This record gives sequence, C-alpha cells and structure tokens, in this order.
Amino acid sequence: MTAPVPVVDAHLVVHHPGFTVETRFQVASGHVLALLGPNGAGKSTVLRALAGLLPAQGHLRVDGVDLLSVPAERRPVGFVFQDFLLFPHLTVVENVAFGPRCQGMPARQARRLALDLLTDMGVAEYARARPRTLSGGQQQRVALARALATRPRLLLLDEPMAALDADTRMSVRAMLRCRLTAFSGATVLVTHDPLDAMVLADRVLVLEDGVSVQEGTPGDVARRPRTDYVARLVGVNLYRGRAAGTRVQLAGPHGSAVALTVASPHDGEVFAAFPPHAVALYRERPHGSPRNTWLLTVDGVERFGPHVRVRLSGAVEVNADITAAALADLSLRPGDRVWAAVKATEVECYPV
Ligand SMILES: Nc1ncnc2c1ncn2[C@@H]1O[C@H](COP(=O)(O)OP(=O)(O)OP(=O)(O)O)[C@@H](O)[C@H]1O
Repeated sequence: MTAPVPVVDAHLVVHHPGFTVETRFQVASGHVLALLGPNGAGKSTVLRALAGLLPAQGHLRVDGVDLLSVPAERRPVGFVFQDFLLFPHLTVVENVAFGPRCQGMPARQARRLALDLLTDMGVAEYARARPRTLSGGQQQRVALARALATRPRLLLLDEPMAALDADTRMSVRAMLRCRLTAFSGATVLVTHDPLDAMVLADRVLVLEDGVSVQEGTPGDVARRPRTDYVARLVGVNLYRGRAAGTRVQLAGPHGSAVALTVASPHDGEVFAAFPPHAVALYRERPHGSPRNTWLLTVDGVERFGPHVRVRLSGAVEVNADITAAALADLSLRPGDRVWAAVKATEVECYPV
C-alpha cells in the first residue's frame, strides 16, 4: 500500500520576540492532525501561521503549491475559532454564504450552497436566525459550515470544543468526527484535551516550548509517551533508563538505582511506561509470575473517575488506580507502606 499523498507539507519557523516556534509535519488527504501541548507551547502560533495571519519562514505546501507568501485571504484555508466568531448582524445562512460571495459566487448559488451545508450539519432550521439565538453546539455547527463553504483544502480548528459544556462536547465531537472524515482536504486541530486528540485525530503532534517533542498515531502517543507532559496528559507512569536484555536500570530519586523487568529485550537508553490500572497493591509482598515489586509509601489517595488513584513514592514514583473496594480492603492511609506490583508484560519499553 502506498502512503497517501500529503495535502499539506509544512516546515514553519515563526519568531516572536524571545520565543521561536519551529515545526514540521505533513497531513494527508482526509486526515486530521491534532496539535497538543501545554499553554504557551506555540499551538496557536502554528495555526495562525498556517492561516497567513502571522509571517513564517520555511515552507507551507498545500497540494504542492507553496503558500507562505500568499496573503491570508487568498489561501484555500478555512478557520473555526474557539468562540466561533460568527457575524452577529447576519443571519445563519448569510454567515455561511459570506465566504463564497466574497469569492465571487452569485448570491442565489451561495445561498443554495450554504443551505446544503447547514442541512449536512443538521442546523438548516436555524438558517434565518441570528447566531446569538443559537446554543453553543448549534453555533459550532454553523461555524464549521461557514469554514467549509469556501471549499478549503486546509481546515483549521482552534480548540473547537472549548466553549461547549460537557454534554454538548460529546455530541459535537461525534459530529465533527463524521464531518472531518468526509472532508477531502487536510485538517489541523489545536486542543488541550487528549480525548479530542484521541477521538478526532489520525495523528498527534505534541509541541512543548516551541518544538515538536513527539508525533505519532493517538494510540502510539498514549501507549508510548516521550515526555512527562504527555505521560501526565494520557495518565501513564513514565520512566527513563538503560536496558540490558529484559532488565532496565532506572535512575531513582537521590541517585539511587532501581531495576525494572520488561517482557522483551532491549539495549541502551529506553523509556518504560505502564498505566496506573496495571499496578496492583498488596499489604504482603506478592509472589508469582515475572513482576516488578516495590515497597512504597502512600502519598495521597483521590477519587479518579470510577476508581481511586493512589500516589506512591519511594524507590520509584508510581500512580496506581484501584477500585474503591480494594482501597477499603487495604485500608490505605497516607504514610502507609504498601507493596506495588506490575507484571513485566504490562510495561511498554521503547528506545529513547
Ligand atoms: N504576538 C506575539 N508577540 C510576542 N509573543 C507572542 C505573540 N503571540 C504569542 N507569543 C508567545 O509565543 C508563545 C506561544 O504562544 P501560543 O499562543 O502560540 O501558545 P499556545 O500553545 O497556543 O498556548 P495556549 O494553549 O495558551 O493558547 C507564548 O510564549 C506567547 O507568549
């Protein structure tokens, strides 16, 4: 199978006073790239450079044509902003028809196109309403219809779910997934929310401090984080160490060394990661299949969804997710000593 032809091939360098953002990526036809990263990492800077709202160096090829010197209004780019930015004085259908009209489409045809798109998004019944009379989820659909109306090849979504409440977010996320799959151009999505990235994106690019620190499929990024930020975001215990066969020597706190057994042999500098639900806790030292056991101290216990997250420290720092029933059986309190065990087969090990 040949790789899909990229719609977008970008190498962008943007200088702010005292801060530079540099990133390279490709996005294939029909694919979504999520830009994930902490506050101030440079995500919006990349999005604004793609839209032509900020000058950038490097290249931005869309369907093979470099757009970096093309002004924003002539780029085949659609933008959905965080707070939608619909024109308040225009009706919903006029909002959507606005872009095609600016491109020279006759009024009747632009209106027809706008109504078709609003029908696609399931909001045609609000065509004659003003945007402010619509709910956040409905405005989001109108904003997406407006962005698609100019037939962009590159669609930019800036935190498209940030202004929505949790319930609306879920239905809009499902709608977006469906619409983006049908879109033949490329989509770049900025988000803080790993769930958005996991559900909506084909690939994830993590930006920290203006540089790309990791790129991969959502599954790969979630299973094999490469920085503490990504590990925290996806809720995984992450360590770095030196492997020799199935033994990985971790650098523990205060210069101590801790060994971790993994299932498949490696050599050299590696990351080792395992999810909190892979950690079992015992009052007595456990025995059995190849596993890693550490006697650790309970630092804290907090509710985490349907589970309880136990924060442990000692030779290693570990988060463990256990059931409320298991917590009651163990009767754990901060300061208690407890055995933590992780099977070797539960540890993902991968080169640095
Ligand atoms: N116009 C500007 N002039 C100077 N510095 C800027 C400008 N815009 C952004 N920056 C700086 O560039 C860095 C990246 O900002 P950017 O808004 O791209 O980050 P972000 O990842 O989108 O953050 P957030 O998630 O908080 O929106 C920040 O340190 C910011 O202060």
